[in-house]
Amino acid sequence: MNDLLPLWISLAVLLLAGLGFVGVSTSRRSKTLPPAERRAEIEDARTDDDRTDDDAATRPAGATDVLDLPPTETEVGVDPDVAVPEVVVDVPEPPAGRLVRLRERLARSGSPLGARLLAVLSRDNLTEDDWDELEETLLLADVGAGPATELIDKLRTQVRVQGVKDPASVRAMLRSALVELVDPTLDRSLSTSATTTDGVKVPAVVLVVGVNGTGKTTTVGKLTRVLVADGNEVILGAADTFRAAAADQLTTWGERVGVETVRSFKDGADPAAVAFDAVKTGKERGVDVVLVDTAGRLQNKAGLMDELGKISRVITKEAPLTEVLLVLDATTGQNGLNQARVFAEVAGVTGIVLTKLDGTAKGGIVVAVQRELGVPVKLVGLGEGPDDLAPFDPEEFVDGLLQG
Ligand SMILES: Nc1nc2c(ncn2[C@@H]2O[C@H](COP(=O)(O)OP(=O)(O)OP(=O)(O)O)[C@@H](O)[C@H]2O)c(=O)[nH]1
Repeated sequence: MNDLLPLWISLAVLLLAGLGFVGVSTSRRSKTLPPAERRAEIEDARTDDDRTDDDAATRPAGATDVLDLPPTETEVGVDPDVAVPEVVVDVPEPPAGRLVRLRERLARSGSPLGARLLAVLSRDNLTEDDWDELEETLLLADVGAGPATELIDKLRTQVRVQGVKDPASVRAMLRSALVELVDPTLDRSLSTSATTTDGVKVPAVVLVVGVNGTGKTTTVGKLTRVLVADGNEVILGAADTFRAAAADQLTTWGERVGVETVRSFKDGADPAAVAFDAVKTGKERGVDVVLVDTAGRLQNKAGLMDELGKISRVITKEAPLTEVLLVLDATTGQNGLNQARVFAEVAGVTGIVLTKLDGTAKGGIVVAVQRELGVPVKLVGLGEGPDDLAPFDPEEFVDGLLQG
């Protein structure tokens, strides 16, 4: 019997370890959303009497199909007797302080603008050639002609008047001039609540627009995480009905943080109808924010007017459109600016999301786009990771540019 004692002890240890493992996986499970329950909830919303009666009058043609679920077998695509895997809900990173990642990302994408400016400014007795070099550096970094001249004039005056020499003072002078250029006085907050003209609380509605491939769907996904991390309840509207995979992509982003997506399962469905239903559902659920993704558009003014105009009109039947975010790809530089101008004219843009800032050393586009449109950069994309979207802060941004 004594010979068997070590064996009994080992078995007891294994048993206890097994119980511990079950405990961990149960606590993970308590943070999950079973898809079947979610589906039942959406079905409830769909069969709600309130929807079918009221909507017919106000809803645009085609909208009745939007919340129609596909037949269960095509949605789940597995034997109904087989357990459906549960979706584990992520806890997104807190948004504050994410911009510090910019330093590391800029370092990877080549010599950053700030470092090049510092190198010239630190020379003894700056000559005309040095000032020309500074200006050229700013132009190459997409700062734009007007802001570049403004910055050079300011630095020239300060160097002449103050005779700044030591590296720390040169750095401080450049930092404060760049911060001023990026403009810390602009309101960069995102509205997360709204009220109707009668004072009734409704969700804040954020419409996300831009040309193809700038990162709209990814941005909506990342922004969902930012809003969830800040404690908001969110619903997504997949109004990009042009690219079939966009709604699936968005649904996956939402599921990862327990957020529902209102979408159509019909090819080429009316995007305005999807947007309308997303806002209506958001209102019914009492969420804080409805985020609406749209299809990428070329800068064709007439087409833009029609589609985006229709989307905005139907949204405002349900709730005020609180924010129109224009997604711009930072790597497209001045070309991006031409697109931006057209969007700003037709879509009433209230904020810019500058994506792929990790892929360029030309941080100057932040300044150019704000100047050109008179609209603040509110968020920046810093990579392909789920939490690589940061609220924009001028001081942190300039510190990123000026990394040594
Ligand atoms: N490096 C980097 N890649 C990004 C960033 N934001 C988006 N992307 C990538 O850009 C590509 C296009 O993103 P999407 O979100 O599909 O673009 P979209 O604008 O919705 O595209 P359309 O619907 O076709 O107009 C994807 O590969 C994204 O991972 C970013 O901040 N940094």
